[in-house]
Amino acid sequence: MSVIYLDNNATTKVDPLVLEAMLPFLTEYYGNPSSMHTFGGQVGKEVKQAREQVAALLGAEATEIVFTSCGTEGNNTAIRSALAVQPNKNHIVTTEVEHAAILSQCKLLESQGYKVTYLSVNNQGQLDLDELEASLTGGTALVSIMYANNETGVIFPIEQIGHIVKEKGAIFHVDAVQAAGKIPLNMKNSTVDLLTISGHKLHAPKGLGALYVRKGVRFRPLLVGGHQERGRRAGTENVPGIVALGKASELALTHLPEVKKEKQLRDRLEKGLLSTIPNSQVNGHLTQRLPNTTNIGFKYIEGEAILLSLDQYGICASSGSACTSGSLEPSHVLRALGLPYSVLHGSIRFSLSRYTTDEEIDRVLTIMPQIVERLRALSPFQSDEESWLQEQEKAVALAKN
Ligand SMILES: Cc1ncc(COP(=O)(O)O)c(C=O)c1O
Ligand code: FES
Repeated sequence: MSVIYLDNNATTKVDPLVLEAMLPFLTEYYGNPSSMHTFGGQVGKEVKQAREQVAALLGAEATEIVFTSCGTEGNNTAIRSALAVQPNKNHIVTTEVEHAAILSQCKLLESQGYKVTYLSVNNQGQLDLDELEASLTGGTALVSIMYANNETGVIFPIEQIGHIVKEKGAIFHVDAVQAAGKIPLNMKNSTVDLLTISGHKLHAPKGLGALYVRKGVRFRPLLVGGHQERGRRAGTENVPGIVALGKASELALTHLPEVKKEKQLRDRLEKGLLSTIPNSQVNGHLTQRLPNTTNIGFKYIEGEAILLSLDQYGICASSGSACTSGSLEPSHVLRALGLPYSVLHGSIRFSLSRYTTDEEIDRVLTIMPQIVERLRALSPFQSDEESWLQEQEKAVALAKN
């Protein structure tokens, strides 16, 4: 059975050109880029080129790029660095809808005495900039806000936010893991100080990332040791990975104009599902959104049941809920939007890529209404919100005991 992969916000297929670019560095060119000899030096040149390719994607300078092992490392480094260079400040501002790579670090910092403000979002997943402004104090070391949300695709107005942050003199970090390659980014004349990207969301392999560090912004490395990355990230460089990230960034830039096609497919999928499936709704703002993502709530059924049914047809999507990990709590992002429980539990994210085809969308449009109809027929509640809720609450209470 062929797979229809609509889970590209989770991870992406490696572009064959990326694989081709990295392979020689896993075989014959195994030198250490820091070595004095020509054999190592030629590898160093490729690392330099990759740095320029990543910089081009971000509209940055090559010297502002630090290679990391993943988006999580970039995010952790940014937060820890901003605190380390401002030891007299102990406040962080972030949002309720960040990725765990930010939220878990913030929770840890709270347990170590730091103060964290988690900004709320409205029912379309948008921030209130007045709330942001009111949260900032002279003691705010860092504001860390994602460019675009991984679950809903909602995009935050980063430059507007940045102007507010800069007025208060805090460091501004942006998790752009989901934005890079999907919308244009330009760090030149930007208010962003630090920005994270991750390779595996960009058609490069997993376990690669980069942190943009604006020239002049004070920085403290997370990993200390050798002098690699000009002292900003110790550890012998993952040369094949860095070359892959460089190539993937170059390709992402050339494919950016084609994102329009992905958006058309996404819109067709969304409109088709909403028009054929009653009691369904899009979660998150309709236009301030990544072109490849749609998160749809199908009321009165379980997201996991939909995913399992889709899986039988080889269709990969995801739900934000953590049911599979033994918790019945639905996604923290959708909860932050204040959606009713009947929507929260039946929400599915479809995320497309440049490899998504018209035929694949047609197939999902044929299959999804059948799945939802079948599951709803099995559900004793169908459109009875009250009893459905009671049943859910019982299940949650049972799971907690
Ligand atoms: C918004 C966001 N930030 C950070 C990450 C973490 O990136 P990585 O998997 O490379 O550590 C992800 C990946 O799911 C993400 O979606
Ligand atoms: S989606 Fe599984 S309990 Fe709600």
